[in-house]
Amino acid sequence: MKVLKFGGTSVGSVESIKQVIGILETNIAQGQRVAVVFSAMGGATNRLIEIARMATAGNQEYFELLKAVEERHFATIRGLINVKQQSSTFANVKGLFNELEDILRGVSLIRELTARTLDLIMSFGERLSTTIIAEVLKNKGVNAEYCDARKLIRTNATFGMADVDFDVTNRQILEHFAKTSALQCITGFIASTADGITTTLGRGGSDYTGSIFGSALDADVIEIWTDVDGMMTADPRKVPNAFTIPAISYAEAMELSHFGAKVIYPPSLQPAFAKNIPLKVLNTFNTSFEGTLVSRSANHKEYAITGISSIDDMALVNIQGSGMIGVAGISARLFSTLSENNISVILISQASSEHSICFTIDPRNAERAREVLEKAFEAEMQSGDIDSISIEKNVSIIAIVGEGMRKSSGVSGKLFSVLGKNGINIIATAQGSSELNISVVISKNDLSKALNAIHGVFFLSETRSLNLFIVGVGLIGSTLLEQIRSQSSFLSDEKFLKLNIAGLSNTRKMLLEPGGIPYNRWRDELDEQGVKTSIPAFVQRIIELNLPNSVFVDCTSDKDIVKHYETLLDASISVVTPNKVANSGRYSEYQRLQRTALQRGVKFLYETNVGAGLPIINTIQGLMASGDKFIKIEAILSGTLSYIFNTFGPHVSFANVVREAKAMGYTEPDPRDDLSGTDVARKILILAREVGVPMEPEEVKIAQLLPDNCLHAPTVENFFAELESSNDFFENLLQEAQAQQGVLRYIATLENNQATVQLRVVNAKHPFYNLSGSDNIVSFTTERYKDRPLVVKGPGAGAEVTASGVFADIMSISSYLG
Ligand SMILES: NC(=O)c1ccc[n+]([C@@H]2O[C@H](COP(=O)([O-])OP(=O)(O)OC[C@H]3O[C@@H](n4cnc5c(N)ncnc54)[C@H](O)[C@@H]3O)[C@@H](O)[C@H]2O)c1
Ligand SMILES: N[C@@H](CCO)C(=O)O
Ligand code: NA
Repeated sequence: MKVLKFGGTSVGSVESIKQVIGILETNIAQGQRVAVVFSAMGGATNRLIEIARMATAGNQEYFELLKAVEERHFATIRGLINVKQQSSTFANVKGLFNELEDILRGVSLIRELTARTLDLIMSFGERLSTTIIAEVLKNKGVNAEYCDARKLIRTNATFGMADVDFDVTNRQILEHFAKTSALQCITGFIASTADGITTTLGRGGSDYTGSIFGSALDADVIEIWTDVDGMMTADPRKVPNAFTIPAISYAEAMELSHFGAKVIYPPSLQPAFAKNIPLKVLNTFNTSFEGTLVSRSANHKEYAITGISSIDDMALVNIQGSGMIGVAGISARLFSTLSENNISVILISQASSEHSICFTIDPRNAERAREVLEKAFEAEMQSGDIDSISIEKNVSIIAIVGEGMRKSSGVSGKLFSVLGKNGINIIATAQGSSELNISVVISKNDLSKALNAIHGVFFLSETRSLNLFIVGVGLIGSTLLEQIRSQSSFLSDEKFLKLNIAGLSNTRKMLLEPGGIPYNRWRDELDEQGVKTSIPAFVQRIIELNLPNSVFVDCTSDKDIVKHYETLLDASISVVTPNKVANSGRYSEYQRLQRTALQRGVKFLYETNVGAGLPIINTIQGLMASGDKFIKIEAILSGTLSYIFNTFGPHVSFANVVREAKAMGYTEPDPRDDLSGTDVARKILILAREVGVPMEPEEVKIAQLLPDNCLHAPTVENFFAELESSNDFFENLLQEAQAQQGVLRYIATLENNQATVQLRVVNAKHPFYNLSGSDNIVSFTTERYKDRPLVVKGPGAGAEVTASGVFADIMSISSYLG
């Protein structure tokens, strides 16, 4: 025996009822004995309640609405039963509507709607849908029978949510089924008292009906047919990556359902659970899908948790005071006061200091809760033992649920850490000793971000997203986008990571697209859909979007953009940048950014500030963290100047070599920054700060390489003209070097807290002699690397190596986020 239950959407239209009939016919064809429970047509119960309320209020328009409900049912009959055989069904259904009309007329006359009458009115929903479907089945030659559950399910007289008397009910069901072999079409949701008064089983009660029949009949399985693909790991409307849970235990299903996963009505699991009858949640509109199996064992071993659920709107009440410490009975009084006032408490948390107790309730009860508590604790509040009762609205609860938590450590650590890394403040938390559920209370504003971030870390085989906001799509920015594009399938296949381009901006236009700007048409998309660039507005929007795992990537050399880093970091958004401006301004600014990132638990990464993709900053940070001390840094830090001195010779003009360096993508957006030594000075300054010297920019001593006329050229064009006219000057430098059998090297040094940058001639014995192309070289002398320095050498400028350094920083944020 199998008991099937079809929900409101499944019986909500002619088309969906055809699906239902198909499912039933398949079962019958397989020789399966089945009983089937139906809900009212989707939306009908709410409509009936509305009509009843209107009638009670004397609003005669209820009649129109009633006629519309009637017409909907008639249309269903016309759509499903052929004309010749419709009349008896019409007669039955019309009879039910006449009865309902009489009741409503009575209600509108006496202007009173009792819970008992409302139950009777609501019962028509299931009686109507079930009558029609039973007739449709008979019409198709199925030996089917309408079964009014009011004759079989016995309850007490708690209208609206009656308690089932299982002894009587089970007996009546068994007796009934012994008498008949016809397919029983059972009305869900409704029952009756010993006196035959109609009752209902509470919202979602049709599931309960299914479970009651299934357990009475010792069914092999109870199938709950609904309009979604089973129970999902999270609400798919909030978490697009949610997926169906193939198997779940009764206890887990219960926990998830309590917390808003509306797929199964929690009490309905109880009878099935008691008899260990498996329950299957299936989709009427996707019959081939496996759905979710609810049984005693959750053989869903892949993940540490089974699902995540949430309640969007909660109010958090906090009651605190020093007089509460060690005083027995405060919480007893607190919760009995709430219970006497019918205020249901969802989550409770008390710190072991006993200084405060907080709990969450429905926000609609918040003010009433305050009133009754202030009254109950009036004396304590007057004496100062309790200081205050505060209520915080706009909070949400998220619960992670799973039997797997019992066996694995680190689940709560993972939960708290992902929330922390996304800058989500946990206001309160609770874990039951069953270890089946860990709940956190957070601000409602963070709900979607939190759900997605939590889902991402716990369900690892699913693709996680890093949301990138990239400003500046010049050489480095566009190369980065290309590298991301060409690596995207590897990242999603092997690392389950999607780098989502959630925002882009150039100097003209900006575009925010939380769903992701396509990699291969970002240029067109930015051009066509972008709006006029405003960096403050861009930053503001990023913060408002509040997406999980957000990273701001600045690929400009702009001075104004860096002013927003602190705001971004403060909003728990990581920053990655090759732009050196932020780190080479005032020391206090550099320090503030470092501190903010640390406080907010996000990353501020700028490996490409020095030596492009070469691991220079990371090397220093590693040595510093492990306690090494820096004695001296000597370095060639300009890819541009390195290229120039490696290429300049008797047969090429100096200006042309600079032009080549620019064309190769080595120079700064303004090449004067390279030639004037500014770029190198910024880099040695940054290195000084990284090794712990609080240096200011003006303290770096720069020995000028350029003659004055070049140095003071007002425009880039003008600059090249001056370089042309100064060719002899550079020729002379070269000849002097050659006379000493050396080469020209622009060397930065940091020693004894002093930074200098100067042009030097080095001979073949010097480690900096053999360089080619845009090579940088950095030699670190430290306490541990004293006799022979640690040397990092390689191309230190250019689009590919710089973009890949930025990319590596982005990837390290992704691993940090887990
Ligand atoms: N080229 C290299 O080898 C290299 C190496 C390391 C670091 N960097 C750094 O990378 C950054 C970018 O260098 P690049 O070579 O790509 O320069 P680029 O001139 O090609 O690109 C910079 C882009 O930023 C845009 N931009 C400037 N201000 C902007 C604003 N306010 N809003 C939006 N867009 C803006 C510009 O229009 C330009 O397209 C610089 O800070 C540079 O110092 C470059
Ligand atoms: N313009 C810089 C780019 C790398 O920071 C250089 O030439 O070294
Ligand atoms: Na680097």
